[in-house]
Amino acid sequence: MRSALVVGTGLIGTSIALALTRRGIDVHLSDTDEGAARTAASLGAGHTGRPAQPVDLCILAVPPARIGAMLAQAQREEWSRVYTDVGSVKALVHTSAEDAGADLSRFIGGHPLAGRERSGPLAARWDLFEGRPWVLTPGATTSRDALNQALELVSLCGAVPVVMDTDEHDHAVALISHAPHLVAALMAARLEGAREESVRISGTGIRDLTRIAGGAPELWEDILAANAPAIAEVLAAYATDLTAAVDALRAVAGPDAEAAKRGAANLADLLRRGNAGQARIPGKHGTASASYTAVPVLISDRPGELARLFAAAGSVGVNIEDVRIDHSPGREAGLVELLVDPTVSDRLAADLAASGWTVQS
Ligand SMILES: NC(=O)c1ccc[n+]([C@@H]2O[C@H](COP(=O)([O-])OP(=O)(O)OC[C@H]3O[C@@H](n4cnc5c(N)ncnc54)[C@H](O)[C@@H]3O)[C@@H](O)[C@H]2O)c1
Ligand SMILES: O=C(O)C(=O)C[C@]1(C(=O)O)C=C[C@@H](O)C=C1
Repeated sequence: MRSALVVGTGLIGTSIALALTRRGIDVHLSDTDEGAARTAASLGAGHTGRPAQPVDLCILAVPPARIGAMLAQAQREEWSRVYTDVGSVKALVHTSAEDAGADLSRFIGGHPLAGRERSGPLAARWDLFEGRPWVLTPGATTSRDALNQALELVSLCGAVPVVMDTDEHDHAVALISHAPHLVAALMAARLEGAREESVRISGTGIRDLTRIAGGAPELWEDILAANAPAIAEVLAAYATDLTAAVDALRAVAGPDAEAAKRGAANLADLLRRGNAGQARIPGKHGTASASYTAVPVLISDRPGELARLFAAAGSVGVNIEDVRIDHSPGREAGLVELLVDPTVSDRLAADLAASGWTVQS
């Protein structure tokens, strides 16, 4: 691939454009919000405006409900040789593109499973997709050119391609992305009218659980509407467990000793199932997250501390597989958990402590 056009220069479009520009691709940027395209260009993501000649690949990074019609228009006006999209739902994109009269042989659906709870070009990061799954949904008529260009895009962004059909994709994301978003929103909604004294002492638990609830409501309304039946199915099963949890808690606190015992056993079972499910979530590069050990280090809230800590780990030859950071505004110290191979965690903890870092046990 030599040239690309990114339409929709928000979080995802600009992140893709930054990754492609770094790899030497000539990237054109287009957005109905000209300010968004100009901001993306000023970040080094490419240059604004549609190309005079068709590019090699056009990436449609606009909200899901707009993709089908936009693909048909883009093909009529010959913006590119082949096209892909990044929409969070796939069946709707394929059917709306077909309805709009698009040529599906020159299109392949795509969805990078990476993102943030912030929108717009200023939230973009060139390494957003590094090591993340990127689903491609070729159809019966998808051309070899479209598939190859999309595979090259995924590779240039450092992501891992996963081929699925549209329905399989939409059922999977209902479980691992869309229903979790609603659960986070519902839990965060409990805080809206809560007493300030309660919200003030929030720790990392509620932050971790509700981070994604900060996502743009307009985008998520679109996503939820486009995948509603599959999401409702996941949430109905969740509601059954939720009712069981409420019943168990009431029984535990009630006067009937036998019912309290059963309630406690039911709660234990729900918690055990939670552990089992959580352990199945892959870590970076698709490896099991449970295969890493966390080394917790206290750092002071000063610019450059994190870089100094990473350099310290690097200087003793330890590869950091992942990192979790407790950002508590206003605190003078933060807790950073370095996730590393279990065989090197004790050595890393000892080496860091010996060079003056506060490592928690
Ligand atoms: N946010 C995430 O975490 C995430 C992750 C993966 C995929 N996606 C998908 O990526 C796509 C973009 O999401 P985002 O988070 O980057 O949103 P965003 O709001 O940050 O950016 C969307 C951009 O599209 C522009 N736009 C809207 N309609 C347009 C049109 N008709 N022509 C040109 N530009 C138009 C908007 O002005 C905006 O700049 C969506 O389809 C979403 O489902 C999002
Ligand atoms: O990390 C986040 O903030 C996200 O919500 C990213 C996330 C996800 O659910 O994993 C959200 C929607 C996208 O379609 C893909 C990725």
